[in-house]
Amino acid sequence: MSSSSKKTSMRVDWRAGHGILSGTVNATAGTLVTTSLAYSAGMPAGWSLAAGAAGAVGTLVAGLRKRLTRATLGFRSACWMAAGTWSSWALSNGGPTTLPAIGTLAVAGITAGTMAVGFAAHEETEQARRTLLMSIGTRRALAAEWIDRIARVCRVEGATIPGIEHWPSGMGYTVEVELPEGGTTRRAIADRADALASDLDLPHGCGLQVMPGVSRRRVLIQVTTKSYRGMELPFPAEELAETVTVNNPAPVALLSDGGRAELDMRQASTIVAGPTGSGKTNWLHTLIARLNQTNDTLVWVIDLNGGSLGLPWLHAWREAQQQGPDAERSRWAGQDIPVPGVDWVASTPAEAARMLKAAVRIAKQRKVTYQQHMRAEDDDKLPVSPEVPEIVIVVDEGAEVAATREARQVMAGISEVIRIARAMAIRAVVSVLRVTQDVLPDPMVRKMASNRVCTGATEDAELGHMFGWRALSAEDSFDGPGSLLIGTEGKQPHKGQGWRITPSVIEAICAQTAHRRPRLDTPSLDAAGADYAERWTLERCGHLWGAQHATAGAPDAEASSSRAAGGPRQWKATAGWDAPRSADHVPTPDAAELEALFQLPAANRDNPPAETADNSSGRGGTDWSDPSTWTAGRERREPEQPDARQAALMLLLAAGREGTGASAIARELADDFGTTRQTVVGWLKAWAETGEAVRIGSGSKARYVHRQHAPESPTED
Ligand SMILES: Nc1ncnc2c1ncn2[C@@H]1O[C@H](COP(=O)(O)OP(=O)(O)OP(=O)(O)O)[C@@H](O)[C@H]1O
Repeated sequence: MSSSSKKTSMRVDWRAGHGILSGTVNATAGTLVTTSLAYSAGMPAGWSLAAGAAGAVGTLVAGLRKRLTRATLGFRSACWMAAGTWSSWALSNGGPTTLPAIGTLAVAGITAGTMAVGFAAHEETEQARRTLLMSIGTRRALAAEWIDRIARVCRVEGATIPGIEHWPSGMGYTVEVELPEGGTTRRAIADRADALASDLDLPHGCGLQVMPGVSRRRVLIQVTTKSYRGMELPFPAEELAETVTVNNPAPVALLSDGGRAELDMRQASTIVAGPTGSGKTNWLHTLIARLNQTNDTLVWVIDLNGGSLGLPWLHAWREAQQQGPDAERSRWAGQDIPVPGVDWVASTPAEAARMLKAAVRIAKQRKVTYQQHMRAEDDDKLPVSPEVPEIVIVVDEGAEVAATREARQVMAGISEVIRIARAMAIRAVVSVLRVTQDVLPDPMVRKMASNRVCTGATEDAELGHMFGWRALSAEDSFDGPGSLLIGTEGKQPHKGQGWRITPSVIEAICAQTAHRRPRLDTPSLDAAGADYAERWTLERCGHLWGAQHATAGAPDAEASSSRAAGGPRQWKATAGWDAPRSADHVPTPDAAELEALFQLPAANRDNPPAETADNSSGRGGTDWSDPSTWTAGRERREPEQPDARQAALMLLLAAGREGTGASAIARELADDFGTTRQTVVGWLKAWAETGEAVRIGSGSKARYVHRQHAPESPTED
């Protein structure tokens, strides 16, 4: 134990109160010791009587200040007087240590201790009664004030206040109003909400909301008297230790009354709106964190602003895969983080188009495959589980791309996904700068995206557009970044505050929840095909880390020159959006190339090594198109195996027109050469690139045929 901790443990708190027993023993012992000292010093007996009287007066004064009851005051003063009297008697009758003196003191002490129990109980009851009366009195006064205010401001006479409840958070209170008979409606109060707030003279950032009560004539007025302005509520990452399901609503903000706002991510899509800097992106991160807490949700991100929403969710996973001295510096080096926190990131229009088309294919496939399952479950929506996970596509519009053609294309694509995939466990979360008629105009989509979050608005009309009939003004709703309105379409929204999440917390969450991320179910995998399976290849995602393969579409001269000059990416100028190159023509990068990028020192990342013939030999032995094979413990590289490679080629030839796959070849070679599947995948890809072999089919159905047996024009769907 350190010396400082020793000091701490020996510290005595002299202000500590006494219980009844210790108090009685202390008082009795104190009287005995003081009297003994006075006796040995030859003090006169009158001194003790005076000391007792002084003690009684002191107790009386202190007790009165504490507003103790008369009974307690009387008892405590009597104890002091009794002690003084005994002491004085003992001093004049042979001292305090004679048998009669000690006997009398013991009897007096026991009597006082016994009586103290009764007095303490009486005091407690009396104090509770006083508090209750006081709060009833305060509430009664507050209720009277409100009846008067409603009559003056809303011109509603005869309203009554059945209840007032102060919020445990201390941020305000709720008044329950019963409207008088005669046809007065809630609107009579709700329409005057601004006027009521002004009458109350609430501080800026505070306001009041009028909510429906238990019946037509009951109204709840929620008054916020303190605001969260300037407060930063750290995201409660420790809660993510518990695994949850997307079938239950996710907590997404803290309400002023101390409760939590929840959104049902299973049943509805979500729109989040707010101007730049209002905290949208932060809120989206907290939502992704909550989705990572589940074991039955995959998050796909579309962010045309350089993928900045998705990137923080990839760092921990990527750094856990890296090797070499540069990687060693990462706190995630060598950790077992098998998958990233988001399952697919699209940061270019072409990639977004691929993702959205894959989502539509998955929805159609699921509709066919799981029909029986839905019948068996008697459910008109696909039941979600870790085996058949929900896909949540999060789209961050971002100020930079809001008005571009690409952004509109993405919005149109997302509308289609929302419409087609609604019952097939694919949901969207769309972030927009402001809600106007032209955002998601499709009424069906508006209905499906019924979860609404607003982090800021410049006009009251925007709130009306978001939440329908409104009772809150934009001015009263937001007080700084993180404050938000949350609710569902057409319902009164709640005022709340989002948690603040930081990049380091996001990375820690990725590491904590990576092992509970589900895999896409096989029918969905098949439907998504190579577009999904090859989403982490260099060509497709390398640019997220600064590689020059910036788009999967062909960038035009303007975009290229701007990148070459170090300027921002001009996605607006990206060619090929209308006709994104099909996956068939996207050459799959070899493992060594991607590995080289991941191992590149930060300074060199913008200039990855040029592809060489040697690079394309696939000697890295890792199938980078299949992230499930990216594990932290795969540092050991297999040496070149010319014999094994030759044997694999023979097996490919022997497979004839039927062809074969990496797993089958690896099984054959395992005993003689110890060759792994990943190594064979590398060889097959290299042969496919040189034309030695032809790849047929995609996803789990992909197989390779030697060129001698290849059909005239292979179909690579
Ligand atoms: N819940 C919060 N609590 C406290 N501060 C917050 C919160 N959310 C956001 N902020 C602050 O506001 C800043 C802007 O937040 P954020 O980037 O999420 O806004 P945005 O609306 O997404 O802006 P943009 O459209 O530019 O991306 C953050 O850097 C942070 O300082």
